[in-house]
Amino acid sequence: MASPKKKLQGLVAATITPMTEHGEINFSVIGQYVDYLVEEQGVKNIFVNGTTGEGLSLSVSERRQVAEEWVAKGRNKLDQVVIHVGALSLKDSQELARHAAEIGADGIAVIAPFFLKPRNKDILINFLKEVATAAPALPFYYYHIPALTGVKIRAEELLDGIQDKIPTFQGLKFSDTDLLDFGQCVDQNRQQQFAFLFGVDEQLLSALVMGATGAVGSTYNYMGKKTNQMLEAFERKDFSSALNHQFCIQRFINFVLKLVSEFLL
Ligand SMILES: CC(=O)N[C@H](C=O)[C@@H](O)[C@H](O)[C@H](O)CO
Ligand SMILES: CC(=O)C(=O)O
Repeated sequence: MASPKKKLQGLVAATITPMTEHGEINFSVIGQYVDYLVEEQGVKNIFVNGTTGEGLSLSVSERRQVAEEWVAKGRNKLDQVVIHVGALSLKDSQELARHAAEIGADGIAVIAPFFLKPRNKDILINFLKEVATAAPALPFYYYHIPALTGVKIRAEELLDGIQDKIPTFQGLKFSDTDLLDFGQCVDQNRQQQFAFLFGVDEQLLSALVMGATGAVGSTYNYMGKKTNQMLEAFERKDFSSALNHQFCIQRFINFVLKLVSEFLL
């Protein structure tokens, strides 16, 4: 695995947690899953136990085992393995952060506590800091996903002076459509080497324009190759090809979202 000091960039697949039909974690397919991402999708970074991986629906023990398996199977194949360690219990979160460090993960990410919610920036920062301190050698990412946590504190506000409180802060995973907030995060932190990772796959091209340095998402599990083509087109300033790739990705995600909404209604 790459040195944890290396900046996290490009695509990061938010891994699905494989389950057996009996609701147990199916560890046996994780090795193949890594090979598939690297060889078929050209994706060499993963984000484990997040929204897609249903980390918040797993027990702490399951989360530890899942993290261990991804790190073990990703060794010498993946560039970076980031473990989401957010939890309602600070102690659980700290335990998972310590564990991520012990097993040799490359970073940790944390969402805002979402039941009894932090009322303001300082309360949220203090929580994040307590978790980050449990893994003082690991890069720390804040996972901003207000639609699911209900915590609407703007990322721009949170980032203001964050390294004074959390020295290991390395970046933001931004899963929201507010490009004013995202753009201001980038604009106001130009001096820092933060990773600005966008998390709304259907709108990634707009976020690239705003300065995103990478992306974390569920669709990079199976549309990593396609999205990489969009990133390459953007990189060579071929915006019309980049837009065609984004539209193609949008048509697929739109189709899926409509399917899902039929199930939910
Ligand atoms: C809420 C959620 O799961 N968001 C994912 C990550 O942030 C995205 O990758 C979406 O799955 C994707 O953008 C499709 O809407
Ligand atoms: C998309 C993402 O980052 C997650 O599933 O947590």
